[in-house]
Amino acid sequence: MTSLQLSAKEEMLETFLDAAARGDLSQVSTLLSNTPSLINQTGHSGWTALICDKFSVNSSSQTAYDIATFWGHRHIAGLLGRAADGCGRILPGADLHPHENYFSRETLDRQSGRRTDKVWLEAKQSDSETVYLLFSNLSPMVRTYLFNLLWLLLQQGDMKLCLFRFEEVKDLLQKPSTVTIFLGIEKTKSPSSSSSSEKAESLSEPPVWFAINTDEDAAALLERCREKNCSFPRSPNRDLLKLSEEEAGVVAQARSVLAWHSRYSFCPTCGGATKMEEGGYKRSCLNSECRSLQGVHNTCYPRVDPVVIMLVIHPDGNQCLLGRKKVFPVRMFSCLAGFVEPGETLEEAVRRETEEESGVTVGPVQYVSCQPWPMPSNLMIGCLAVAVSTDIKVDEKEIEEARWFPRQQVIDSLFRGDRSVFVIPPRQTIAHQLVRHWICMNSNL
Ligand SMILES: NC(=O)C1=CN([C@@H]2O[C@H](COP(=O)(O)OP(=O)(O)OC[C@H]3O[C@@H](n4cnc5c(N)ncnc54)[C@H](OP(=O)(O)O)[C@@H]3O)[C@@H](O)[C@H]2O)C=CC1
Ligand SMILES: [Mg+2]
Ligand SMILES: [Mg+2]
Ligand SMILES: [Mg+2]
Ligand SMILES: [Zn+2]
Repeated sequence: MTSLQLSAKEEMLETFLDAAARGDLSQVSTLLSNTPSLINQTGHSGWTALICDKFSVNSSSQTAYDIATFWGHRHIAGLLGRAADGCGRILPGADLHPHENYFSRETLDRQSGRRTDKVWLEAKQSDSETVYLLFSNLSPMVRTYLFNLLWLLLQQGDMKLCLFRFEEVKDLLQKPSTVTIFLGIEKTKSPSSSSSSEKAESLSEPPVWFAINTDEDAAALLERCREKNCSFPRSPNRDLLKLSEEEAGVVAQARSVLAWHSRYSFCPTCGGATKMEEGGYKRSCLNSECRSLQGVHNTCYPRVDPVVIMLVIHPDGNQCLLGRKKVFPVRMFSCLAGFVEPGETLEEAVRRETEEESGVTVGPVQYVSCQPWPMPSNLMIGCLAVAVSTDIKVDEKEIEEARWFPRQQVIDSLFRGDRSVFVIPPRQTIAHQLVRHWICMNSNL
């Protein structure tokens, strides 16, 4: 193919993209009927004219559905969301492209059925392919790509987990104080995307992952690593947000389970000694008379603490309620949040916590998405809620200030960063994603 032919083709594609962008239906139809392949071709900007493949993504990893939702084209989002495979018929109105929050990606297949297979677990622990994550004081060993001086400026993806093999940690595994948990096995790639050598490799089982928490001296542990610039981050709330999405998902699982073991060494029912079982997913009391061994023994399993987090919208639809705690960085405001109490629905928890913290009364509540938050084992349940009263009276024990913010100020804080009236939490938090969800819901920009 000559360069002349290539540029003629490119020119036709750009003409086609331009016609689509201008909404020139007649030119789009003419060009398409002559050259149907134009429909999924990408121009210089990385965009196609019409995304006909529902799962194609642009350079920002957005599908056509995401883009339609962002720009408020509800009818188009509705059409794209209607699944050809019939899911839309079974769950009408269901969001078939749920938003994925940070800490939510399932990189490993948890293989819960394998947790009771002691022989398999033991064999995998000493397998040379097995991967170990090393935690000290519930913090994973990580490597950073930049010098320590820039630590605070690190962005998501600038930090990577240090991975170990059995030979490098086998002495730690022998120590009684070390807690070792089974995380799962690496998910296999889909057969269509693998090369023939990859297919041959996939015949053997993919690597199994474990995590260990040890009380060994942290400095001595760091010396075990062949890599440079390794450390155990000190502030999980801030530093664990610098991992990739894949690694954050693994850390969410590992850290919550390890935190549970470090806090539940003894039986909560009788105070007796317990033993770890099922690859770290159960602790059973060694006292055979203990009540915790009868009926539903929910003291034996790792905790998940539900927390509602809500973006409360003003009755005028154009302002939202955000609050700040004393410990927040300067000018930062976030969604209100609170632990769900026993015997309470999510909706009631949203109403109670909003009322307690801000004095605002809430009516309708709608679930949006959730986020595992491994500090130590919360499940953040993100909701939108509509206020029915607007006077603010903060609970000064928990909240320093709460305010109604107009939509435009919220948009500025999302897109203009430091130049805005206030700062919202980083995009790895569900608080940020709820705010963004509200702005995108009916932007009609
Ligand atoms: N990912 C995100 O975007 C966000 C995450 N969060 C997380 O959500 C969590 C809860 O939010 P927060 O506003 O503090 O909650 P609450 O409004 O319920 O208040 C926190 C208080 O509740 C008490 N408490 C602690 N643990 C529990 C528990 N397991 N069950 C019931 N009450 C408890 C403590 O009181 P006392 O100290 O008196 O015992 C604590 O000070 C925090 O851990 C925070 O990190 C919060 C906002 C955003
Ligand atoms: Mg709260
Ligand atoms: Mg509260
Ligand atoms: Mg509370
Ligand atoms: Zn007991």
